[in-house]
Amino acid sequence: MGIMALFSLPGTLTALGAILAIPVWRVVYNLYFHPLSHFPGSKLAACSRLWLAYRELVRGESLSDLRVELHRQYGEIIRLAPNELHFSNPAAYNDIYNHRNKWDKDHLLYRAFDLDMSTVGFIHYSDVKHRRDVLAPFFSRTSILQMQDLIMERVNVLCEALTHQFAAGDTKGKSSDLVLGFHCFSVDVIMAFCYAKDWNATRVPDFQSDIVLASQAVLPIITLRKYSGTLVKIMRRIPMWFGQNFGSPATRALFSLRKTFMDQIDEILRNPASLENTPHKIIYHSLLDPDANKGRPLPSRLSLRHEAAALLGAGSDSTSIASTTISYYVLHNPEVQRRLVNELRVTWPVLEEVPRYEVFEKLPYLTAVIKEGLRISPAITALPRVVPQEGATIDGTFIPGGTVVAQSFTYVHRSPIVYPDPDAFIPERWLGEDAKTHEASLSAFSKGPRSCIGINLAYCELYLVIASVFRRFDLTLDAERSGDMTITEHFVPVFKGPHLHAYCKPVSD
Ligand code: HEM
Repeated sequence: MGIMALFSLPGTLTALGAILAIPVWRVVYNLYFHPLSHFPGSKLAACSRLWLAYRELVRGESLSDLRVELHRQYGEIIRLAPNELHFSNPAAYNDIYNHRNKWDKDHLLYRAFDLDMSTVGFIHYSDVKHRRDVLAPFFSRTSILQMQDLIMERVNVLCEALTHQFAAGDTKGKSSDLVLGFHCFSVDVIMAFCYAKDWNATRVPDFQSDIVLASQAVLPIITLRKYSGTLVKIMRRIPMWFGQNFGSPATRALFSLRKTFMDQIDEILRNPASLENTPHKIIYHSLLDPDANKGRPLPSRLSLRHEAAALLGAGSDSTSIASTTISYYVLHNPEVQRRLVNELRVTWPVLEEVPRYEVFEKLPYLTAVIKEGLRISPAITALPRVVPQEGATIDGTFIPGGTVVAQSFTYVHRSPIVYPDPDAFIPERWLGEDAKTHEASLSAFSKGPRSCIGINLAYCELYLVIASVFRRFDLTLDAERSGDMTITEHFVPVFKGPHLHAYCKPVSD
């Protein structure tokens, strides 16, 4: 007897109708009855998030390019998904990201990291406020100034590696992959600064560090997980032994990193006195300090693991992208490079006598180069926030409560109204009369209560590494091995073409 004989035709049709009715009603509701139904945008985008998933995952489009295309087609406020709006007028930025708005992060994006109990992953301001307060002294300017030698040691290792790589070539020298070099450097800094671990990614030949390659390889999976909470849950259940033994090289690297974090956390939880043996304060001194936690329960083992992974992720990709971008534009603008090197040589005349960070940060041209680099850097994705129940006015338009809203800082940084000639790399704009206004609009670290907690560390790294690389080496672009700065977006920007390569010839004086 065939299986169909078990079912009557009317019964089957009724069942099918019932199954289809819910999604069909959902689409009709989204198109005609949803509070956002009058906002412009693609009708398919309004129907379901599946359309966005199709564009990103199947067609492989970068969300940042797609947003630009949709704004061109539909105007300054677009409906990007049934419940999500995106804004292109730079005036909208301060309406969304400011200190008054304690708005939730959108869980559909942030769940993709599976780090729900970390500073990056907490959805509600009330949860993150406490964690940020606990970590604030650790990332304060005072703490960074005290720890700058530790960062400088990692700069020195990077410079040694660049020297060796150059020496490995023929008369012209061998060029170095600066994308990987800066990424290895920033991983080494976070591992040392936050966990007192000598990770030595920078010492791996040609910067082929497994953890750096893995963290770049894993980014498309974040994009995939944005669209499937189930996938996040399934991946969470992969046992450590399985990932470490049977995964791809990238998976294995990420699982061993997780094990490194877990082993350290377990050791500290088992024996809190072991914290007295670290060479300097690490994040667990703050996270497990009852006074800093002001009587609230201390973070759980899982929360500590989430925080460890979140800080490494947040603190390494971003800084290396900024360092790469700055170097790219300096190498493509010989006059900028000349002015920068001249300023560095005057302040740092004897190579062995390296100035302190406090000296570098006062250098006007170096500062202008770094600020201009942060301005022109490709952005982390448009950071989605949820409008509170009472609704809000953004860019002069009332937005109903519960709507997910976002704007990429690129729309501020590349606006000709805010920064004239925005696509050109012009450090001089930070030295003129408009410097203060430019400063107020600089949003690379985001604004408001969820802005970057690592800003002091980031600036210290950028000043030390850019000053050192451009002072200690005569840098020239390896045009044959380098691409341009086009990116695809996987939460953070990922450079699409060949990596930036430069010949780093050591200078003798
Ligand atoms: C040039 C370097 C950096 C840039 C451009 C940058 C940028 C940003 C941006 C735009 C955000 C907001 C993200 C969001 O809303 O989801 C953010 C958040 C964050 N950043 Fe950074 N960052 C940099 C370096 C660092 C460093 C070195 C650390 C230290 C570990 C760090 C730790 C964090 C953390 C923990 C958050 C989450 C804050 C929260 O959600 O409350 N960042 N960063």
